[in-house]
Amino acid sequence: MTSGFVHSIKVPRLYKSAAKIVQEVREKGGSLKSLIYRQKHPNVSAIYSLCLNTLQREEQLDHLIKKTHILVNEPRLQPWLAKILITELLWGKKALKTECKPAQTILAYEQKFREELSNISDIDAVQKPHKTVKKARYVRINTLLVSLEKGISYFQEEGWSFMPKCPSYIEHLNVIKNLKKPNFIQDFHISELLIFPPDTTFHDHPGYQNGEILLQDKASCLPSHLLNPEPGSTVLDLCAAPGMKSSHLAAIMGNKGKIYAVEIDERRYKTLCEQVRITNATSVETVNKDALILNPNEYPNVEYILVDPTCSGSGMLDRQIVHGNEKCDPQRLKQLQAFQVFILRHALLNFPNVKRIVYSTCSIYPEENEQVIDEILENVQDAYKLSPVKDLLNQNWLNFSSKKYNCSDKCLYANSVIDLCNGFFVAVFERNFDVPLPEYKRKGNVALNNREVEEVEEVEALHLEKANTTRKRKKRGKRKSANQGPSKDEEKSDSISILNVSSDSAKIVQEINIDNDNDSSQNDGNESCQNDDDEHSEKDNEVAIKKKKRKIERKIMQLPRKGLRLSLHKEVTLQKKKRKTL
Ligand SMILES: C[S@@+](CC[C@H](N)C(=O)[O-])C[C@H]1O[C@@H](n2cnc3c(N)ncnc32)[C@H](O)[C@@H]1O
Repeated sequence: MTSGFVHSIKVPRLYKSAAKIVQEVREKGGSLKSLIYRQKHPNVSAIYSLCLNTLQREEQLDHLIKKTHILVNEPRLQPWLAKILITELLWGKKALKTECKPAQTILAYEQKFREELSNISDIDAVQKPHKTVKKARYVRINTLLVSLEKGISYFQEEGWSFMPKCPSYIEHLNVIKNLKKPNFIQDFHISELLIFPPDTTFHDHPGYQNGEILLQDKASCLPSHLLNPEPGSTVLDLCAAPGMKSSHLAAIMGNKGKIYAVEIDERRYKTLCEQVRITNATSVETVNKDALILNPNEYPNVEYILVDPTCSGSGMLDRQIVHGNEKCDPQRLKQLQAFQVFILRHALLNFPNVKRIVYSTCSIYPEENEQVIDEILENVQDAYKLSPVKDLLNQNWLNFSSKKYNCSDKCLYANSVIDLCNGFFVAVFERNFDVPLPEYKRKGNVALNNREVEEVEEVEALHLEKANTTRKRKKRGKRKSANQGPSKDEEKSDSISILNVSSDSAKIVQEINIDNDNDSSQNDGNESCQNDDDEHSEKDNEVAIKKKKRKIERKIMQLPRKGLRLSLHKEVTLQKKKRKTL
């Protein structure tokens, strides 16, 4: 007999799907949002809040289950379904309107659950402080479809009460902390943003359905607010889907001017197009391309750029609830950082008329924030300066980047506990037109800066030297034994490529390793006759080459996608060929 109940009344799909999803999140580490979308459940918002609530309450649920012995007494009750049903009963709809057996079992324990709950109500507040953060509900009025005044009055007509604006940011935060239904308030910094008490849902609101209101967290509104493009200007949004910031930019500019919204991913590109359509962001032109291969000549008038690249998402409160304080895999963090540096540098150095660039992430890791900015500051020299965000926000902000980095405290951090929104990072670069842009060579579809090109050239030169020495040695070897052909290793040494990569990314690592092995195995018996100078310079070269190779290989392996690694390889090969023809 299979496990689980045999009963005639089916468990409602919502509960069954939710149980499956939370189980997968916990046991396989799946992403909550992707799992929900994969289930294709008709009521996404209901299933999302039920799953999130369950994951958030897990400690309490485990405690209740243990104390009441429900799973011991009811061995057929599926544990994840039990958690979902208890959540719904105690913190969700506070009722289980189904006759199915698992729900009836949970209902039979309701009294016991409530008794236990009264003893442990503060358990997660004590043990996991991040769980106590109650995110306010942020609603951005889409001023492309409805004026702010009308938007506010619509909510008032629905029974909401509009609170007066606070004189300081700290007072504003105190009001949000204690915000209760039916009150709502305008955001302190972003006028088109309204704030409602936590747990307010607007997913079924007609204004949300028709694009008049957007459920956009404050943190995600800050980048466009700080980029603040003038109406009539040209803007590039390099990582655009799902299009929240593109549509916000269009609203800030009153649909006057042009916003190129670039998105590489085809599926996300479709969402972007839909977002642009529903929000009436007519000034947005969507581009389904890799932002790294955009030809700047095709966008000569760009004055503002938003770089909001893929990141770890470590600042997102929902993610923190699901994954706790679990740190992102260091290897992935490295790859993300390499990509973030790459795309930001591309934006800063390739568009000659750009005045302001905003870089943002929903990450709270310095690896994706301060460290990226510091590396970029080195590259751009004085052609750009960081605008202190504190000044841009009239001293009304509390959290900034760390002073231990070169960017110092000029960038903004949104801290979920203090600012009551998602964790976020924003840096604002202003162009200094008195200083020319550092020369930046674009090759193929990969952009190398001068320093990188020089490094590649140096390594190439060292290799040529090495190959020549080997050739000399081979000749000497040939003279010594005229009938003896070159060894396989010697043949290979002539054609050693510092980046002997093939079309398979796994092979990249493998071949680099093979090359390293070959390098170190070259001092075979044939070389014993070489003079000391040769031996010395050979060894020096060898060490220098290996050092350089490792540095460049590391750089290449940090590139997030195989395509980039391959194009960099192509670039190096091209340079080699050129040198040979010369
Ligand atoms: C953090 S999301 C952007 C969110 C978006 N700015 C918004 O507010 O709705 C990053 C996006 O960048 C896209 N992306 C990543 N690499 C890209 C590239 N090379 N070119 C263009 N888009 C890219 C990802 O597919 C993803 O949709």
